[in-house]
Amino acid sequence: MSKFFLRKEFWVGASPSALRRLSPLGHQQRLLSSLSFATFDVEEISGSQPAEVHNFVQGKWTKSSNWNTIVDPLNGEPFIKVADVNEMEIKPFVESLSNCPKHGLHNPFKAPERYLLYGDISTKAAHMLSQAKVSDFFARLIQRVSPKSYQQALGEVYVTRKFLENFCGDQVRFLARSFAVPGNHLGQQSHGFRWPYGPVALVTPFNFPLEIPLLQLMGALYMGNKPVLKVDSKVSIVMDQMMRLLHQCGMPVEDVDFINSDGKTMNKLLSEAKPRMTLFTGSSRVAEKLAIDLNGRIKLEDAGFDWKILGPDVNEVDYVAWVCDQDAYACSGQKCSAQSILFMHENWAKSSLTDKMKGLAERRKLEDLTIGPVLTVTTEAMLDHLKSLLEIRGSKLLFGGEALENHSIPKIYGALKPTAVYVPLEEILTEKNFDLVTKEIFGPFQVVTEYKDDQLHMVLDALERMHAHLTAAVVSNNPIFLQEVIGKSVNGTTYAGLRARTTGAPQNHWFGPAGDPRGAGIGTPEAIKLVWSCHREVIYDFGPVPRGWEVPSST
Ligand SMILES: N[C@@H](CCC=O)C(=O)O
Repeated sequence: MSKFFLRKEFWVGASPSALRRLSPLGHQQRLLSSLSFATFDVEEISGSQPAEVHNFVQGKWTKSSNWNTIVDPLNGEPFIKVADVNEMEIKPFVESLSNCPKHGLHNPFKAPERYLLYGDISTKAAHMLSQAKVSDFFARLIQRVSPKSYQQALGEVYVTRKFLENFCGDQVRFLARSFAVPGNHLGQQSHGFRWPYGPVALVTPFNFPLEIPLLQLMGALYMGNKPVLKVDSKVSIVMDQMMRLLHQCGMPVEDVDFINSDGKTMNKLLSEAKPRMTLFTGSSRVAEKLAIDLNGRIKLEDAGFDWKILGPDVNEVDYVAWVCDQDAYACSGQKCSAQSILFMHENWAKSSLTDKMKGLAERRKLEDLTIGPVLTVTTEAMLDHLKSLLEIRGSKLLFGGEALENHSIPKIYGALKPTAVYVPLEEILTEKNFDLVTKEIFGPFQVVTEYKDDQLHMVLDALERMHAHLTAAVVSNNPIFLQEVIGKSVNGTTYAGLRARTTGAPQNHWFGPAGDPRGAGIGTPEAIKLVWSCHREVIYDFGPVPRGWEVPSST
C-alpha cells in the first residue's frame, strides 16, 4: 500500500483498518467476545457506530437524560456518547456517598478481610492486563481518545498493571500497617493506625485516561474509602471499561460510583455529598477554586512548569537530546511532567545538543501519533504564545513554530509541530517577562535558555519564583552541582544524574508536587497512605491502677 494512501486514509476518517495498523497486533482479530468485560470493539468506534459511556451508581450502570458527544480528536467525527448527569440527577450519587460512614468501608477494626479482598482483586486485574489482547484493547482505547503513540499508550497500561501487581496478596493490608509505642505505665500503649476518610471523591484529567484514575482509585479503595470517580468526559470511556473489568475481578459493585457530568454538576455533587477528601488532578486554576469550594478538604496534583537543568559536564549528547525530545514532546507535550523549560550550561550550548533535538523533533509524525492533537490548547493560542515570546529581546525560534499540516484534527483542538523557543536568561527573569515565559502550555512547546557558571544563582532564582513544583531533572554527574541545585529547589519528583528525565515516572517512583501542604502523590505505598488515609492514634490504657492509689488534690 502506498504511503500516500495510508496518509490519506488516516485523515479522511481514521477508518478502523487504518487505525488498526497503529497497533502492533495489527490485523490479529480482537474478538469482542474474547474480552468479556468490554462493551464494544475499540477499532469499530466511529461516527456511524458511536460508543456509549454510562454512569455507575448504587451498584448499577445507568444512563441519563442528556448525552454529551465527544468528537474523534483525529477527524472531528462525533464518535462517543457520554451519559451526562445533570444537576437534577445527582441524588443517587449524593445518597450513595452519604451512606458511607466516616470510618469507611473497612479499617483495621472493621471488615479487615476487605484488605485481602483488594489484594485478590489486584491479582486478578493485573493478570487480565498482562494478557496481550486486554492490554492492546486499553492501549488502543487510550489512543483513540487521548492520541499518543502506541508505545506511550501501552506504557500507561504497563504502569497500571505493575502497580496492581505491587498490591497483590498481603500488600494491601501491609499498607494499613500500624505501630505501637510503650506507654508511661503498665497497661498503657499508643498505637498509630492508618484510617480511611470514608466517602471521598476523585477527579482526574484527560492526559492519562487509565493510569491516573486507576492508581488513585485503587489507592482510595485499599485504604477503606468509598470513592465517587469523575474522569474528564473526553476520555472517561477508558475507565467505563476498566470499571467493568474490576467488577469481573470481584470488586463489590457498591464500592465505587462513576459519574460523567460537567464541572458545575460535579461541584454541586461535592457540595451536597460532602466527601471527606477530594483528590483533584488537573489544572491549577480549577485546583485553587476547588480548594476554596471544599474548604480545603482536598489534595492536589496540579500543573507543572517542569524544568530541566543541564549541568557543566557534557556527556552522551545523543542520549540527553533524546531524553529532552521525549520529555518535551511525547504525548504531544501533554504530560503534567513534560519538560517546559531547559536551562543549558554554556558547555551544552556549544555542543550539538539543540541541533540533535531539532532532528529528533522533526522525526515525529501524525501518522504514528508521535505528535498529534492537543486537547486543551488551540493551535492559534500556541502560536500567539510563541509570538509573544519572540517579541522578547534576544529570543529566537529554534525549531517548530508552525501548525501541523495535512490533517483533519478539529479546530477545537491544537495541532502544532514540536516547538522550542530560545529566550535569554536575563530576559526571563525580568518582572515584565517572567509570568509570560513560565506560563505552562499543555502542548508540544518548550522554552530553552542558557547560563554560565556564574549565572547559576539566576537559574535557581527562576526556580524559586515558579509556582508549581512537580517534576524536575538535573542532568549532571557532578555531585557538588547536584547538591547545589537539589538543595535549593523543591520539585516533588526530581531526577538527578546524567540520565535524568522529567517524564515517564513508573509506579515505583513517587509522583507528585512538593512545597504545598495539599500536594498529593501517586504510585507508591507512601503516596497511597499519604493521600488516602489519615493517622489515628488509639491509646490503650488498661491498668491496673497502682495499688494504694489515692485521689490526688485537684490540679
Ligand atoms: N507517569 C506519568 C504521570 C502520571 C501522572 O500522575 C508521567 O511520569 O508523566
